[in-house]
Amino acid sequence: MEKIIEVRGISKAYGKRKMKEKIHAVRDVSFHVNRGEVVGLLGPNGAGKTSTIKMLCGLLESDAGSIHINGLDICKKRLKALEHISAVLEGNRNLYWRLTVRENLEYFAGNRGYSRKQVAYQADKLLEQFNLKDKENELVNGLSRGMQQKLAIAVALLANTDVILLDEPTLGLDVEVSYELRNILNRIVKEEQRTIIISSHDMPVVQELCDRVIIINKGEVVIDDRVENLLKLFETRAYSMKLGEGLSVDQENKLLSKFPLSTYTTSSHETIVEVNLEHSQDIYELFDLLKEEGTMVESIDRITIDFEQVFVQIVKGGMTNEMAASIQC
Ligand SMILES: Nc1ncnc2c1ncn2[C@@H]1O[C@H](COP(=O)(O)OP(=O)(O)OP(=O)(O)O)[C@@H](O)[C@H]1O
Repeated sequence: MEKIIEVRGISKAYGKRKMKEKIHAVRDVSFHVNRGEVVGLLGPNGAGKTSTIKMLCGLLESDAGSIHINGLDICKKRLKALEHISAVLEGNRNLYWRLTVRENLEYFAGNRGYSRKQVAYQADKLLEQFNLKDKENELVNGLSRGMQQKLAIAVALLANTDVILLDEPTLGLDVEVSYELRNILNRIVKEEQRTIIISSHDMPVVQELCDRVIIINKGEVVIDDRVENLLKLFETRAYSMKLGEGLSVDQENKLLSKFPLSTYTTSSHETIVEVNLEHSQDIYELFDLLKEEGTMVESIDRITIDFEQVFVQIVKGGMTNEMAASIQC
């Protein structure tokens, strides 16, 4: 597979005003993106995603390491390398706010050197794809945030670069527009084989669109794996058990300290324990813990897990690529 982006050991530290120590936002991060892949760049707040994205699109210089885009070193051949990447960053700075929707599309299509007929064709196609036809003559200035975001992504697609970088594409959008945008992107991903890097906290977007995710925590890559592998991995280790009776306080404490990713809920009619085990065989330890006081397990089911739960478990549970690989073996 052709590596269109190759990031090797990049780091970034920021100086803190009046303080000697630095904030190490990104530490020795390496990853690659293959042509045609849709990769999610995820992490909790302050993990180092924005810094990484800014380094990828040349807005920030790394302190160490290298970034190659389409084989071109972003430090040595900056302008040539950046021709291969277009980015939609927060604030949609890639749009002309005093032009209409159609004028923006036609302007950027014109910049690509298309003929007048092709410009009109491209604009029509994108207006249709992004459901913007009825807004074509409105100024960008007056559009809702959702409409502006759709147009910004349409303009980025128009540039036809090898890689498109979408930073939080659904941030601040209402549920309906976010859903619509997710569907539009999904269609484009399926039909056009684009290489896209998406940074997002919107887990349904990640689960639906991304082939692979790179999770960054405290400036370091903790997981780099296919979405389907991670879902499978966590699904085989997540169980819901219905117990015959409530646990004693002592047993409950033992359960929560031994299996920190579990939840225990009890009511007058049922007691449920949900666990996510580090290794599938840990289930025997759980049975022993319950057996100690003669607690009956009435039923046990595997939990269907979504990517949001996977993400929380990885970040909170401190899982790394090595741990994931050892479980998968
Ligand atoms: N210009 C800056 N000066 C000083 N510290 C910074 C600067 N930019 C980022 N940081 C710090 O670097 C760390 C990583 O920040 P970054 O914005 O890259 O993370 P992030 O994963 O994008 O977070 P979020 O999801 O909240 O946007 C944080 O501790 C942040 O406070």
